[in-house]
Amino acid sequence: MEQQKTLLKLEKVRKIYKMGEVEVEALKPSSLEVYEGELLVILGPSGSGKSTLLNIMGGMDSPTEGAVWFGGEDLARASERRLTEYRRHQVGFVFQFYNLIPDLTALENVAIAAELSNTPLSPRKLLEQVGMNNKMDSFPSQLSGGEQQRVAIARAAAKNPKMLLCDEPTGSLDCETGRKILSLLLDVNRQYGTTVVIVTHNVAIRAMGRRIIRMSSGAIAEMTFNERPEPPERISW
Ligand SMILES: Nc1ncnc2c1ncn2[C@@H]1O[C@H](COP(=O)(O)OP(=O)(O)OP(=O)(O)O)[C@@H](O)[C@H]1O
Repeated sequence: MEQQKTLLKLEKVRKIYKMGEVEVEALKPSSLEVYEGELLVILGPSGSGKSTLLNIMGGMDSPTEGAVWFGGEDLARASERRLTEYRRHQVGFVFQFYNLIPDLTALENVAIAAELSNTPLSPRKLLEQVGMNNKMDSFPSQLSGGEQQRVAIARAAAKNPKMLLCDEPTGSLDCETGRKILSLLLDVNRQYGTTVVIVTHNVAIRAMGRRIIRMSSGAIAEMTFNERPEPPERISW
């Protein structure tokens, strides 16, 4: 196997949420390396800690214990301001419910993200790539769920981030539309060398990952390698 460069290294990362007197250990001490340009699938049932792990990777949340190395920097000890900068420049987010700005057109939604970046990709070109050339001037309410998710992927990719973090990106979509979305994520991964992390409870999606992590009760229960990942078009659920 070729030598892979580490993009992000999580060391014994643990997360405890406190709700009054009650403590919830959302993530037990977990260690994980994420490599440059890989496509990683994180699988697990509801409540297993997937989103907690993803949020820590994306600098949206800080761990209670442990270190998150990005280059020579420990994000677990970074200031809020530095984390904002990290999210802005290094990470693109794709969520289950798209989170587009309702008052902006598809093109404007993508352009606003591109403006935050020092090395943006062309919003128009990206929207063409995701098959939205005819709907650039539509508002989110005029688009189907699958179309909104296409725009959301173009928006996340527009910053030209090192990493795309996708939380249940096909969660609200039917199988056929979901496959197309997965296919677009794979395109971004291949074309721009962007690391893509897909969090899902949908076990069918494991077939497209080269590396699959299974989470259970707040811990990484298993890591598997897939020598021959399936193209998303062949996945069904
Ligand atoms: N902000 C929070 N405050 C308190 N508890 C939380 C918080 N966020 C998550 N938890 C708890 O931590 C555990 C892990 O949640 P997490 O959202 O990471 O799981 P998940 O695998 O992503 O689940 P789902 O697929 O349902 O989103 C759950 O028991 C959850 O209730």
